Amino acid sequence: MLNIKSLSYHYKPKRNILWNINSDLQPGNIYGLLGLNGEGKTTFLKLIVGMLLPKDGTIEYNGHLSIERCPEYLNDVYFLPDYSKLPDLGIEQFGKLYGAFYSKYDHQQFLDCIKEFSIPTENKLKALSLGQHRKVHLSFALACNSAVLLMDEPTNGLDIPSKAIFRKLLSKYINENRIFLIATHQIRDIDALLDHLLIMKNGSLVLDKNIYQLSNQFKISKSPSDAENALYVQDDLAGPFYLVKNNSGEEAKLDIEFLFNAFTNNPKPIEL
Ligand SMILES: Nc1ncnc2c1ncn2[C@@H]1O[C@H](COP(=O)(O)OP(=O)(O)OP(=O)(O)O)[C@@H](O)[C@H]1O
Repeated sequence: MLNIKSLSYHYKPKRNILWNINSDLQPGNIYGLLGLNGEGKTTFLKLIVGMLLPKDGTIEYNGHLSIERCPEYLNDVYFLPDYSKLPDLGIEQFGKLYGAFYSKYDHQQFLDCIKEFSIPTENKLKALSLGQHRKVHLSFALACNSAVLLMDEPTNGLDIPSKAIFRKLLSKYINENRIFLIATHQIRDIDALLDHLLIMKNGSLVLDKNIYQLSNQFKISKSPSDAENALYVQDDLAGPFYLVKNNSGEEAKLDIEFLFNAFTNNPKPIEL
């Protein structure tokens, strides 16, 4: 379990970016991390991987704290940033050289991912387009087999078919020992795969909940009879949509973009 306790961070004193964040991320789950621009998602991921150190609170995985920056922790947590700038090497050479830093790196898995993305492995990295570069980086990130894989806008630069391949690879390589945490604005690229939703607002988590629980708790309705009890109303071209309590006892189909709007736009906090 990745355990985050009372985590706070600021770049400049008196301007908190993250404030008293608490969360326990469980293996076997794909987490979606959502928030408006500048809410602190990248900062949060950098804190988890240990590139930034908490001003307050702790981040712990498997008995090790992020601030220790010990080999065991760094081997278990891989961070894919929102841009990919890989060294000027051949693809195979890159995998072998950098994979050596990760004890669970699987070179064949790296090559399999590259093949899925239809990139010839004999290529040099500098000869690749932006999107192809990203695919190599994604393949490497997955093949490191770190217990915690943090991805910042992983689908940046991917074309539409490649996004489907990325989804296929995520579902292939998630397992009961791994946590995938994905910060994205492109929620439609991954929404079907998410097990758990984290939504950030004003430096805090306003939602930290399993999707299954959410779909038992809430539903989205178009029925005017639900207007009165709506927790949130969103007007769009097809008319108003209401977020209401789900009392049906059945799982509702939720739209994550709608939920995001409900938890970030609503003047009143939505009770969970
Ligand atoms: N190195 C830095 N020095 C000072 N302030 C920073 C630094 N990096 C980020 N910030 C500020 O911290 C806040 C959070 O930034 P961060 O990049 O974590 O947000 P984000 O949620 O990832 O944003 P986006 O969705 O736009 O990528 C922003 O107000 C940003 O201006």
